[in-house]
Amino acid sequence: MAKKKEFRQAEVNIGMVGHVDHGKTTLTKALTGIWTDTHSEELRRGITIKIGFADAEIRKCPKCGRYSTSPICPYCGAETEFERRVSFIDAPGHEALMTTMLAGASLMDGAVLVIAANEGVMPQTREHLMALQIVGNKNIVIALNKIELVDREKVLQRYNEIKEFVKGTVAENAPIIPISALHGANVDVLLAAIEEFIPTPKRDPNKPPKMLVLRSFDVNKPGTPPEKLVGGVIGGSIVQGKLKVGDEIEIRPGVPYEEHGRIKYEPITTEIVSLQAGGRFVEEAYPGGLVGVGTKLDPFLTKGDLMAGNVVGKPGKLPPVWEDLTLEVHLLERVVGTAEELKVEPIKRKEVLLLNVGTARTMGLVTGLGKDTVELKLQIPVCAEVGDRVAISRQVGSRWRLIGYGFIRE
Ligand SMILES: Nc1nc2c(ncn2[C@@H]2O[C@H](COP(=O)(O)OP(=O)(O)OP(=O)(O)O)[C@@H](O)[C@H]2O)c(=O)[nH]1
Repeated sequence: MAKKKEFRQAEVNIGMVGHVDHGKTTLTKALTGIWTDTHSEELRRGITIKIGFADAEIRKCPKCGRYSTSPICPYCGAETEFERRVSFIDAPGHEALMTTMLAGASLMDGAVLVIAANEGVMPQTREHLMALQIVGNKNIVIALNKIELVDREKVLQRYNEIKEFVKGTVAENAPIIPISALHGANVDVLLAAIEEFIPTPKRDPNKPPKMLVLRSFDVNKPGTPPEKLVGGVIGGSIVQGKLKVGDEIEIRPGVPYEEHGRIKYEPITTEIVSLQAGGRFVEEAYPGGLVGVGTKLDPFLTKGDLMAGNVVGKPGKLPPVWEDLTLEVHLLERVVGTAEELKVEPIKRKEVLLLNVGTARTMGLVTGLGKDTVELKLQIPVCAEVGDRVAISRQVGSRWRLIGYGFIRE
């Protein structure tokens, strides 16, 4: 009789980041068998527009020692052994989708920086590496993709260019693995590097639960699966603690309402009716991968990603909600992501900046400036801890560009 497979939730989130078209989605498919860009618009345009999750088991062959995500070793045919279950987060590479990438980056425990060998280091390669640095991500593996398009000398040249590019950054010691995602070449070596350089973070199981919301939807909309997730559904990644069916949860900053012509936000509490992790219904969910939470909320509140950027946790145990922020600011020397790297001018009073805090994004009007600090009035309040990192972007030409980061001050 066939053994019933035990379900395991992914335990670590590994980002796929890098310049547009360098092969993030193709590599995710090569590793997991899953195409993450199944949204109709993306298929039409051929670019990733939303964050996609694809889970897989990393397995090792006891006979030949090579890694794969298959129960049977593709190299020698032996039965492979389970190492761990991981969730790949495919981030968009297009420069216009940088804030989406930043929301995804806040959920990544580590990342594969994909660089196509025919193009080399491009503006969004820089921007994504900077984004990883800004959100505090230090576990990086570099995949030098599309190597079959270039000759051996070019691969060596790219290797040296990348070594130069990562000098002094968080990726300084990242391994550089030449691969072809399209032909599945060397993906076993890439998996071995992921196992070595992107560990599962140590988590304190006694911490209260905290989930960052990336999307939300209305299950009553035709075609929105699955039927068992009832009511308003919110999706995101748990960053600490665990959630259980039946738990009472609080969602902050909550839902907008109007008072004396001003938009205010009200935290809401509800109950978890169903939970999905890794595409399965579960009773409990933990950090790692995309978690879907079916709640008793009116689906009107959750439709069309209305809840994205919120934080979910135990009532009374969530971080504070900020309408005004004081940030200890660190500006970059140069604007990254543009073709020519412009100098970052100091922040000015009354300018409007785009802020990413976890999966939340908001605009902040600069109301005060200190020596290394800036005070901002937020358009949408954010739920965050003192000390949390905030990515700061400024409008340069027609695009928002990363100009630095800050830490939330008391
Ligand atoms: N020759 C070759 N082409 C590849 C390889 N990997 C990906 N491609 C092609 O490169 C193009 C872009 O690949 P994607 O995987 O969509 O790139 P992406 O980085 O996910 O793009 P965005 O998510 O939109 O930023 C597609 O036409 C792929 O078939 C490779 O190893 N070799």
